[in-house]
Amino acid sequence: MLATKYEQILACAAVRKVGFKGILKYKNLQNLSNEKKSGRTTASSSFLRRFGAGFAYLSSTTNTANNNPRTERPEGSTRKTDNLFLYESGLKKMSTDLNDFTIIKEGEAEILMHAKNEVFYNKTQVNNRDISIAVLRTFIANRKEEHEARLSKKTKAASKVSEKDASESVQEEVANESTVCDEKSNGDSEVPEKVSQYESCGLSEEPVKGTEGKVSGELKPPRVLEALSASGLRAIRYAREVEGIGQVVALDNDKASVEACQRNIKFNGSVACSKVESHFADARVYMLTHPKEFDVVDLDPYGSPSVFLDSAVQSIVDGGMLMCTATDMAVLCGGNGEVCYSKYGSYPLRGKYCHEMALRILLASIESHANRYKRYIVPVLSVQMDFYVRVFVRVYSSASAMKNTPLKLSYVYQCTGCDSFHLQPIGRTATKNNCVKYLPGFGPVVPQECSDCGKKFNMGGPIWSAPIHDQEWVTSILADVKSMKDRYPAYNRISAILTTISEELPDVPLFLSLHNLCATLKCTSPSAVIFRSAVINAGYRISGTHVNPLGLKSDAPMDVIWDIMRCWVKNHPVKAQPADQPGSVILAKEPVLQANFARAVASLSKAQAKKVARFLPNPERHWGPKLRAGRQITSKHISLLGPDAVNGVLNQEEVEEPDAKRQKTEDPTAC
Ligand SMILES: C[S@@+](CC[C@H](N)C(=O)[O-])C[C@H]1O[C@@H](n2cnc3c(N)ncnc32)[C@H](O)[C@@H]1O
Ligand SMILES: [Zn+2]
Repeated sequence: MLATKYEQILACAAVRKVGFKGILKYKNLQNLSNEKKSGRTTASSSFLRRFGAGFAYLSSTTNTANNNPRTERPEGSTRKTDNLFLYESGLKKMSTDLNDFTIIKEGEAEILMHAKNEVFYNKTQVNNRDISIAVLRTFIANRKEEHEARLSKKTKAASKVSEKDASESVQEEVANESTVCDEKSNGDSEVPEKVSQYESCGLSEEPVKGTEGKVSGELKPPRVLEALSASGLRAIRYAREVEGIGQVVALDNDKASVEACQRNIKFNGSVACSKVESHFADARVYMLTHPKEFDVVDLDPYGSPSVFLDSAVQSIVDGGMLMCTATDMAVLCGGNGEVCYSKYGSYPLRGKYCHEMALRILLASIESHANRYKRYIVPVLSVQMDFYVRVFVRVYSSASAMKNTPLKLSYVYQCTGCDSFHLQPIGRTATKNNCVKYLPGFGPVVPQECSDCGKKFNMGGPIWSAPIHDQEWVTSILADVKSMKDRYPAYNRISAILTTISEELPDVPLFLSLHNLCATLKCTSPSAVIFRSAVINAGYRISGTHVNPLGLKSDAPMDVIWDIMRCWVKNHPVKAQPADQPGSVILAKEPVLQANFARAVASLSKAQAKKVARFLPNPERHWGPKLRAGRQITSKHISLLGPDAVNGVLNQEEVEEPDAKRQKTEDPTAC
């Protein structure tokens, strides 16, 4: 009777929730149940094998008082039910009814998800996890190369020392490091940044002096901190999928999440068990109390990461990497400028480029936190996708290189009438007698009224105006992704994004929207190819941007852009508009430049020419933010998510309980 009932539950759950693979797993559980009934609770059962001996298994054979298989067994209760109970020593009661679990597979990891969504999981973040794995792989490879280069440099230096008088050499080195006007120590931009990064890099390694003055050092596998881990899916994927990775520490300040994470670690077998450890902790406290201990720190919070940045930048080793997500796009994109200022120290603007500005605000904020500890960042990849931004930056210590920070930040003047925007750098340098001086930027870079349309400017920022990607990194990440397609569940999406990023102009912050330019002039739009050709023929560079299929990055100044548009309108006249309209003011001026719209060879990017996918639609409906674990969907979410999305969720039998806060701040339509 019980067996039949249990089988019914298993069959029902398996078909409804987990598909064929899941059925196999449930079958294992069923075997365990049968074993138990027959008195065989041996560790040979696959379930126990997976969960290990830390779990005690409690099951019942009869229960008249409570035979509802979905009823949770109250903690400490000894009443027997038809349910399967799992306990783990040292933890509170863990899962209860197996029927409440779904097995979710992503990459190499499989996690048990409770139907009540006690723990956060959003499958749309597969892109985020995949791209992070790709960056981690490149990080490990580059870190090894850097280590080897450093070793060989040290070896060369050591042999030099043995040739020269040692004391003389030491004096030279000291002099080099302390000369105020020395270009290198002042971080002059002429000096390749990589050199200074490389020299200050102290990746977790143990330099050991060999017996003959040779320097050798063992590079330890990188330690990763997943500071906000929820189910542990990401940490487990890192451990199982990234070759050469060391220990992964997964933290959460939510008990249910830590329990789920520990259960999932065991569920994922020996590699996960040996590499991933899960702790119940406030990530901020943990990071503060583990200074410079992690090669990689991953922040993936609900909404804003701002409260974690200060401690995160302190817990990374020199040359280590911070990976950081922000999903509060409405804040970062100008929906609540003052909130953005309070969280990130920057004012956002509501231009078409707002998603790129969001990336640059986040980078500026991380830099400012790093600077407090004589540290600075070097972005290797910055991505806006789906409903969030994610940045990957390396963190270095150097009081002298830190002086360059004002050169990497700018305010943005955005015209309120037309689409003109101008960057105002915060700092500049002046060189005299080989001596670099750091000075405040010249300003203002714009007059009170826009020289194109006569309207006033809004001022936003400061934003990170230096490159947001390292194109060498992007190339190797993309190559690596392409070389192991099958290992990335979101291969199509992430390879498309990386391809587009690889073609972005690296030194041009923000972008124009051709549609907006035409909307200002109320004219028909030239095709992107024609417009790009005119810019190229005028002697400037132009590229797309990964954040917007219609966005165009160019180093052409705004007056050149408007001259091109004036020439376009001469051949494609517009209806007369009131004279005070920004478009009318712009068109009232004669162009200085005669635009040439003949098709330029480089008017299509390489990927466009080869018809390589650069932007892909979402794979399914409701591909967006997910609500905080443990919250019920109510009618108020309809206004936040839209009726379709809510119905989509409510129609699913396993209700994914949402987080209103996450929704509120993540409205991707905010700009
Ligand atoms: C968006 S979820 C993380 C998702 C996860 N990284 C993934 O890829 O599936 C954010 C998690 O951060 C946890 N959290 C929030 N504040 C925290 C804090 N101060 N310390 C540790 N964990 C925290 C929450 O409990 C939640 O589980
Ligand atoms: Zn203007």
